[in-house]
Amino acid sequence: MNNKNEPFIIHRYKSLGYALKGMFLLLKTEASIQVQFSIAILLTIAGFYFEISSLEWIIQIFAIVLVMSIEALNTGLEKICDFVHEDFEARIGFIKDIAAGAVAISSLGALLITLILYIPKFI
Ligand SMILES: Nc1ncnc2c1ncn2[C@@H]1O[C@H](COP(=O)(O)OP(=O)(O)OP(=O)(O)O)[C@@H](O)[C@H]1O
Repeated sequence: MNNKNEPFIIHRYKSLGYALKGMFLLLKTEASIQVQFSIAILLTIAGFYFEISSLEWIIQIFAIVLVMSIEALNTGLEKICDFVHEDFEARIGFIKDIAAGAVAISSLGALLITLILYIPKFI
């Protein structure tokens, strides 16, 4: 638990620790993040193999980070939904569906970016 009276730098240091722990928890417990992380590794290998440019690296990294960040927020929202209302409730279903929709939008964008980046390498 953060103590609001502790020095700023200690407070920031602890917050960074919690955030790193969150990243580790996502990778350890969430199947969707594990799949996305595996795809990120494959894309990184592809990036080195095809010697993509600095701009292409930036775009690829941005796409990966966007999808995984939104997936992490979606996971957090799902956990809150399950915590506040475990039973079937249409409004919880709606919240979960639109949060999943955000993941779908970013994933579709990332797929298009991947196709635009790599299709020209094969033709
Ligand atoms: N409590 C609920 N009430 C109504 N509908 C729900 C509820 N929980 C889940 N749903 C419906 O089921 C869908 C899947 O929910 P769930 O929490 O299993 O998400 P998921 O993405 O499949 O989970 P995970 O990421 O753990 O695989 C939701 O998008 C929603 O349509």
